[in-house]
Amino acid sequence: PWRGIIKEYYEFFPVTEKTPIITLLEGNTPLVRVNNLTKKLNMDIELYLKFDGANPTGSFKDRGMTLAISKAVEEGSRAVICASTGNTSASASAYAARAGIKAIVLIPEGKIATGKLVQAMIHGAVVIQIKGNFDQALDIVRAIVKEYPITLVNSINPYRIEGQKSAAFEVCDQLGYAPDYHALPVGNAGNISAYWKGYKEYKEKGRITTLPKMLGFQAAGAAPIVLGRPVDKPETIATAIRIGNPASWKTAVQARDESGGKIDIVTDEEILKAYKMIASYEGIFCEPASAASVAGVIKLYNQGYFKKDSTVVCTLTGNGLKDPDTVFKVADEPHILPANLDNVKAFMEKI
Ligand SMILES: Cc1ncc(COP(=O)(O)O)c(/C=C/C(=O)C(=O)O)c1O
Repeated sequence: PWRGIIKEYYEFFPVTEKTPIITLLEGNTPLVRVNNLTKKLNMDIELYLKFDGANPTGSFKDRGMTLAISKAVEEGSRAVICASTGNTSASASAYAARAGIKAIVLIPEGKIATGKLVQAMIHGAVVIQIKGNFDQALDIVRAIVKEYPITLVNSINPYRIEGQKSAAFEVCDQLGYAPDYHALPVGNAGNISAYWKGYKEYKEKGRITTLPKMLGFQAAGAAPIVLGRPVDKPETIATAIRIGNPASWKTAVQARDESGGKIDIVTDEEILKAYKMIASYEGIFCEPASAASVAGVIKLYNQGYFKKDSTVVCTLTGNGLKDPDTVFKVADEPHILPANLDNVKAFMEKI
């Protein structure tokens, strides 16, 4: 049975027998072949979805958190802290609870999906809502860890990137080879950096013989890397990537350039369209930010970017259940009918 990513990819991680393994058996998430969406859109590529919303706390953050929290405990830490748009704080809260240490999370007031907020609350974290955005919260957390003996677990913490590499390993193990392209949303830019590191390490070890081109996608209203400058007031319905000054900017640009890939933008409209199609055509419910990967691939496909029959993997970074409110903005309302057979039959006739 699956033992969690540290045990499964032990040789790739900075751990020793002295490292306690704090795990919720994260990883081993589905890599699902897209059938209907590519047919409906006449896309002649082999498209796969890496559904990382199937992780224990519902996002890819668990991959980095298992290692960051394990290493924090090894170093004798009694408390961890992070700024978050929601998934990092949800994951840090769960893994800290698992480890029996304290979590303090700073999240942007009013701009966090409900599911993510309740996770931090129920796991017993100290939840602080900052009257500002993620970037301001991250600046505060960076200052705090300079003065207090608390471990920072944002993706500035190298162990987060190390753990997140595991997704690239899994994609290669599941496909049997590396894809031609790997697409994913870009917010604080840790994940695109981690995937590229993972693919390169897998190639170094001879597990794969080719490397994918990395394709990162930012929301049009929160696209500092694409614009080439920080965005002061980032805005997007995809609140997970509502970030104006990514902490891993440099390594994300390195991943783009070394791989010969791209970092591009997608509008909220393109994101929501993809968000609905992934759920209604393929049966996978991801959160809005995650759909930026598929929205970006559709955009590039329509620009003739992909060679015919290319293998393209899109990471769906978070579970749609995190952000139920957004569904009401995009899906048809349920029909309310009296509890009698004739009314329902009459209604069925009209479907
Ligand atoms: C669903 C989802 N999709 C994509 C991203 C972007 O990944 P990065 O580019 O590695 O930041 C995030 C990021 C969330 C946080 O940054 C946080 O939780 O603080 C996310 O939750």
